[in-house]
Order: sequence, then C-alpha cells, then structure tokens
Amino acid sequence: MAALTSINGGRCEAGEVHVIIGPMFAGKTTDLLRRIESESSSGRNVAMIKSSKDTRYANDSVVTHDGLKFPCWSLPDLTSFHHKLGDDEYHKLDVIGIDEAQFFEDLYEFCCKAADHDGKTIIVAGLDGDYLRRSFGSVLDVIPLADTVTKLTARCELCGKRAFFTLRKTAETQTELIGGSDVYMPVCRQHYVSGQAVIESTRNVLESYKVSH
Ligand SMILES: Nc1ncnc2c1ncn2[C@@H]1O[C@H](COP(=O)(O)OP(=O)(O)O)[C@@H](O)[C@H]1O
Ligand SMILES: Cc1cn([C@H]2C[C@H](O)[C@@H](COP(=O)(O)O)O2)c(=O)[nH]c1=O
Repeated sequence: MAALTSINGGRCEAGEVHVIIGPMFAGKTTDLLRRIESESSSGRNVAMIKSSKDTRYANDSVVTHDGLKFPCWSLPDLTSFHHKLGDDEYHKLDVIGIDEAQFFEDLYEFCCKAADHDGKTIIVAGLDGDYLRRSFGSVLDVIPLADTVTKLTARCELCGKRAFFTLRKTAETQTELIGGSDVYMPVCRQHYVSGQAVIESTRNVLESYKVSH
C-alpha cells in the first residue's frame, strides 16, 4: 500500500482491470455499456474509448448490434487519450471503458499505467480470438493484469447452441476486416469446423480460378 500511496502522489487509491471477451454478437458491448452506466449512476466519472478502425455505426458513439449507444472517444491508439483529454479531465476520471480492444496495440501499457499508477478502473471489451481462432491483438495479454475476466457466448447461427467462435463468411484472409453480420457469424465448435472447411475449399477454388484466367 505504501508503494501505491507514493505512486499516486499521496492518494491511497488502487485501480482495477476487468476484461470482457467472447466471439462477435456475444453481448460484450452491451455488458460494457451496462457496467459503465452503472458506474456513472453511482456518481463515478466515466469515459468510453473505441478504436477509430471500427467505422461501423456512429463515429462518436459505441453502438451495440441492437442499437444501444453511449458517447465515446474514437481513437487510433490509447496513449493519445490522456493528452487529448488534458491533465485536469484525466485526473477527474474514475472509470474508463475500452471497446474493440483487439485493435489497440498499446492496450497492455495503457492498462498498466491507468490501473497501477493512476488508480483508474478499466473495463476492457474485445475479441479474444480472430476468425481463425488465433489470439487477437493484445486482449489476452491483459488477462494477467485483470481483477476479473468474463467470457461471454452468443447463439450459433446454424443450430442455436452456445457459440464460442466467429466464422468469417467471405474469402478475405487479412486479420483485420471490419464488418457485422454481412461478413461474420457466431458458431458452435461443430459448425466452426464444418463452416471453416467449406470456406477454405471455396477460397481454394477462387484462387485456382484466378491463376488459370
Ligand atoms: N447469433 C446471435 N447470438 C446472440 N446475440 C445475437 C446474435 N445475433 C444478433 N445478436 C444480437 O446481438 C446483441 C449483442 O450485441 P453486442 O453487445 O454489440 O455484441 P458484441 O459486442 O459481443 O459483438 C444481442 O443482444 C442480440 O440481440
Ligand atoms: C472475427 C474478426 C472480427 N473482426 C472485426 C469485425 C468487427 O468490426 C469487430 C468485432 O466487433 P464486435 O463488437 O465484437 O461485434 O472486429 C476482424 O477485424 N477480424 C476478425 O477476425
């Protein structure tokens, strides 16, 4: 506690890190908004940040797949947040929500500084895995920093069972591809494996067609 007290310039405040993960459509943004609204109703000063890479819906709001909204800072990185807000406003903040956390390369450094040194509560929502079920960005890196981790599930679009994974329906192969239900669907394990096989064989057919024409 002595170390925290001195780090915080005499204020005896400990920060917190809470992480919400899961596939697309699992309710990560809905849960993040609910927690931020509840903190705000308890009188705490809150701010929301989302990645400026996500150009779906509004630029100045975090929006759920059901259309719920909350005003936010849309930023290319998290390091610029303190500077953009200014010292006075930053120091007044108690809680910071981060949506689309997979797109922030500086997530780990930001959470360390904000929670350990500045006494903030950080609530992070993002994809743990990409469409190939590989670790996405730095989301899994912040789990060792976290007080709590919540893994949500969606409903498999093909059978209605619990969905743990996100299937990309198109042939594009880059990791980052912004989209909603036009490009992605949540699926259970069985339908991830069968769906991925169909998409890969379609991609191979398209590739061989390109080579021969
Ligand atoms: N297959 C699905 N499974 C669960 N929810 C779905 C599905 N398709 C659409 N939704 C809607 O998406 C909402 C969750 O949206 P959101 O919080 O933006 O999710 P996330 O941030 O995890 O992508 C649900 O409340 C539900 O109404
Ligand atoms: C699986 C996967 C997703 N994305 C993108 C698609 C969306 O723009 C966001 C996720 O949004 P949500 O709030 O979780 O619905 O990430 C991507 O770029 N690459 C992927 O593999």
